[in-house]
Amino acid sequence: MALTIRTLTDEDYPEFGRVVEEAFLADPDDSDHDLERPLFDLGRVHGMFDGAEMVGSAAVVGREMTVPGGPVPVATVTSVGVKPGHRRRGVLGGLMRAQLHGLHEQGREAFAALWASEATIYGRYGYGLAAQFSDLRLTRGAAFHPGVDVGTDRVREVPREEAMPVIRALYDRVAPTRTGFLSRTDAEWAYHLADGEKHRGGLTRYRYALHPNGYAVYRVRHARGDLGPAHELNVREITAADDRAFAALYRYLLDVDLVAELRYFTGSGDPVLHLLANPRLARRVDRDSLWVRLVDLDRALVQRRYLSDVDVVLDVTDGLCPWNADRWRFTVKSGEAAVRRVADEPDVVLDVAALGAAFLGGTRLTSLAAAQHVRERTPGAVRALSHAFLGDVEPHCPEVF
Ligand SMILES: CC(=O)SCCNC(=O)CCNC(=O)[C@H](O)C(C)(C)COP(=O)(O)OP(=O)(O)OC[C@H]1O[C@@H](n2cnc3c(N)ncnc32)[C@H](O)[C@@H]1OP(=O)(O)O
Repeated sequence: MALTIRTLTDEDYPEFGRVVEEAFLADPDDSDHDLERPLFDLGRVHGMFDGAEMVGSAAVVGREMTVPGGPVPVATVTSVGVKPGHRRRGVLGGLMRAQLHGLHEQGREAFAALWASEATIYGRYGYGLAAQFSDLRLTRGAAFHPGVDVGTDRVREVPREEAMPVIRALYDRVAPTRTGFLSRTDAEWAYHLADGEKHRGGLTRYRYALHPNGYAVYRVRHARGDLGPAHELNVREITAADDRAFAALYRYLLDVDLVAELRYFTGSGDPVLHLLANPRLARRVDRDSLWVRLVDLDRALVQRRYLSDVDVVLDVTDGLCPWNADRWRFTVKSGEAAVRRVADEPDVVLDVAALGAAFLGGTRLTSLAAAQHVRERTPGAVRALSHAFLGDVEPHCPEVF
């Protein structure tokens, strides 16, 4: 039976759910229907069908992501899955092609971003590794360096109903200034901070710690050691509008009684390392977080700001989106980029995935050149380009979508 592909309708939702469950080896469970259903516009979800049976899916959810310079529309890609028994015969390849071509035709979001379940999947579709997260563990009581000012404002814990309006207002204030942060609708907040028993994984309910200029949300995993309680304080999110609030919130969390260790899936560039008197007390394991794909490179590259002036010709390859595969003159003046097709000799040869990797300002093009993803034709061109792309902060997306 030939495979066919189409975007879904509301009636397809239950089957879409089943495809995703089967793909992720989860048992059937629609208890989160009310949390998950509002996240999707089915017209932006592709399904692959074998006859009448849906065997694969890939969804786009339109949001805003902060890039160097501010928030811009992004196609967040999620719920990608192919049923076991239908794999390795091109279903995902077909879905990725249809999704990217659809995004190009719609002309809304100029780039796409995703978290990959396995890091080997998306490079072939032009996604580049743009950000990393740290699985960070900090010892309770870890001291700060002597110059740290935590201010005099108290951190207090309040019930969820009281906390939510405050943390939403703080998040909305901070997110546009933090590369990698996403806009959040009511439905996205509800999903992100879902706190039913099945979401807790054996930990406590969320606790909400508020500071006038920031907040922290955490759970506790109970444990006992030789000396008594040795709980793990599991941070969901620390968001601070200024440096004192950031230090005060970390100080608060590091000093919670009965806790042995703080654990936080945070950005790989989390500045907490530099707050510590002994940075070795921060034990970290880094892994890929955001993968970024430029849908229309000329529209995407002008949406962010750059660190330094540059004028180079890029020879870009793109196996999936032929409209990107061309020579482009990329010019930055005073932070703003201009991009146009040219026939000139290239200074730098690279795949669209390398531009996606560098897009948020966290992955250096010089590193990609050292790893042979980028080739230099004009001496010095990669260094100049790499510098222009650098961001002020390491990109970090505080939620897996
Ligand atoms: C954003 C997100 O939602 S991430 C979640 C992704 N989904 C999952 O991990 C759920 C479990 N896995 C699956 O559902 C499937 O294995 C998928 C979606 C990853 C791949 O689907 P398939 O239809 O088997 O992929 P398809 O046949 O199109 O393979 C395309 C290529 O990718 C390769 N590939 C696919 N999956 C993987 C993988 N997990 N690891 C390594 N290579 C892979 C294939 O070998 C193939 O390579 P080739 O073109 O050189 O032959």
